[in-house]
Amino acid sequence: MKSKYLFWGFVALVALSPLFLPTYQVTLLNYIGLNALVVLGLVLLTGVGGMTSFGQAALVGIGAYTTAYLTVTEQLPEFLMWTGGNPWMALIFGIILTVISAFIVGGLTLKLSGHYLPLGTIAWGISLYYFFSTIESLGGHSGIANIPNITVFGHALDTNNKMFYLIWLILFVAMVLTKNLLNSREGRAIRALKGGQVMAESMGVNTFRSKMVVFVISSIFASISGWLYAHTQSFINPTPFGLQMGIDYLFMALLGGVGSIWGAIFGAGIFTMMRQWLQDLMPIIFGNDGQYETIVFGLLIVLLMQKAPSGLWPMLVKKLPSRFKPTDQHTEIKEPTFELPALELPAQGTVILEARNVTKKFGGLVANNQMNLKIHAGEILALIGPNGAGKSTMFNQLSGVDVPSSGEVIFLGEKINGLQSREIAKKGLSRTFQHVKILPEMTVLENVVIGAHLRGQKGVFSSLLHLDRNEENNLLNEAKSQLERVGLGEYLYIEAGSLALGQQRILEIARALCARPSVLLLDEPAAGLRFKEKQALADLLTKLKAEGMAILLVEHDMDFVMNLVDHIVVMEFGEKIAEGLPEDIQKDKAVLEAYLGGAA
Ligand SMILES: Nc1ncnc2c1ncn2[C@@H]1O[C@H](COP(=O)(O)OP(=O)(O)OP(=O)(O)O)[C@@H](O)[C@H]1O
Repeated sequence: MKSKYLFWGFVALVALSPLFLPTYQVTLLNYIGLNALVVLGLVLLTGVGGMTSFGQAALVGIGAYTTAYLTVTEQLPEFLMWTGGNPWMALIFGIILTVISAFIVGGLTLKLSGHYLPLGTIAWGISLYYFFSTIESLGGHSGIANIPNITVFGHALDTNNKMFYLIWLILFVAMVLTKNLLNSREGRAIRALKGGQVMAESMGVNTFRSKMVVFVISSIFASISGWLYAHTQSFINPTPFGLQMGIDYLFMALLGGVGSIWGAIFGAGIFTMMRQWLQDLMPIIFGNDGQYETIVFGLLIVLLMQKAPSGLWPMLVKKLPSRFKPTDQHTEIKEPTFELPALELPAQGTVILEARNVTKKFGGLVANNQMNLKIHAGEILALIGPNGAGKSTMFNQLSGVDVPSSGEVIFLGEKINGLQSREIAKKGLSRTFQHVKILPEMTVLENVVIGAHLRGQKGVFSSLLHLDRNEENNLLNEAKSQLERVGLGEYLYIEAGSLALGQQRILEIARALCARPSVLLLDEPAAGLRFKEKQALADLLTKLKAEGMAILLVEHDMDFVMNLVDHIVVMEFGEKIAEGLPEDIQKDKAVLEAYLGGAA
């Protein structure tokens, strides 16, 4: 079944439910919708972006308190008069305030990694909670009452049934926007965050910006949920915006399946209903002494998470009869409509990349010592040497993944050491990695199109509103043709993680080629390939060289190297010990001794 039919079927079911459900269940659905909106933000932030946040409840609080303050306070300060006590104006102001807060909080916390990021979110979650409780004009612990109804075209949404439609309408719009974002250039950059930042940055993604985008969007969702909550309840106090609720939102996301949009709705639904049922049921069984519902609830959550560690939604989808499963998970690729921008390749023979006396020290260990090498357009240069010689370190210095301790890296006459790897990628350098860096749960095509990131321009707004169709189609076309070129054309829609390791290396080459680079850095491209695959790879590299690309490769397979490359640099203990044509290197005494152990 087409996913849009599933979506519209669900919309219709939700739209009709107030007609046959009692009011208290509609109220429950309102809370599910409010929670789902926050959890949808967590799907983006945690499930897709890989950033765990315990602080979302505080952002809900910003939306709720802003509207409560602006719509209840009789004498607003001069600079807020324009809001006129109108809930819609308060929504706009709440979003502005949320975006500003997200930039400040995000700027301080998103650079943290590991355990420090969740700890950071706990810190600001607690700070904002105490802020709400201590500010007098926000009502302190007693909160703010008499929050007016929202009016739509002069019609007051003064019942739970009326608020229901606004809550779910906003949730559905947020779902569509989220889906659009995830299937876009910006969305892939966000999804790439989870696979580590080195790869994404090397493909030209500004990972801090991507983190900020996802943080701001998830904050806006939370803030709008707060706005809706305040007008649904007509009363607020700090309790629902504390750390406990921040943890609950995370539970909802994990319970439903933090990686999917539907998981957010499902998790919020199950969590909210389960808690309500237990609150009704437990006192009947155990009486009113003790909070047994909390204990049973905790146990149930732990149990469910053990049974379905990736969430209940993915488990449910697996069990669904096939006619209910979405059949159109992949965007159809149409004929390209325009040529994507590409850098022009420098003339054959031009020195594109040069290392001048590059030294890299790790504490007392000198991994690269006074290294010099040059790579010309239309040339394949191999960097060889025994294990631990410093080849990968050299790669990292050349591509901006690391910064040399001294010396210079020159790209087309310009010094580039110290530049971020995404800046170097912009100049026309693309690379693969010794330990493959792919996103195993994304399709082969989605992985490869990340390589074309810099050749697209459409930003967040175009992505959210799906105004990027043309460019997106052209980017996918580019990825598809590069995959066909490297011989992976039949695997476009399978999960990249299910490819053999050798094929994953080839996928990385296709990804690097999507950037249309002038220099290609390949770290052990032939490792894990069978004889025929190696031959195909050698043919491809020879063709790229003939087109004028400069290729630098690190490789241990000497047959592959000697029959393919134009020039070889040999390293041992971080130093260059020889340089020359393959036939000369094969006879070089120092090389035979050091690299081939003198046996050849
Ligand atoms: N980040 C790091 N911190 C400390 N030492 C490092 C780091 N990266 C590399 N080294 C050390 O630098 C030396 C060179 O390592 P490098 O990985 O560059 O060698 P290589 O020639 O690529 O080896 P291989 O062929 O086995 O991949 C090694 O002794 C390695 O342990």
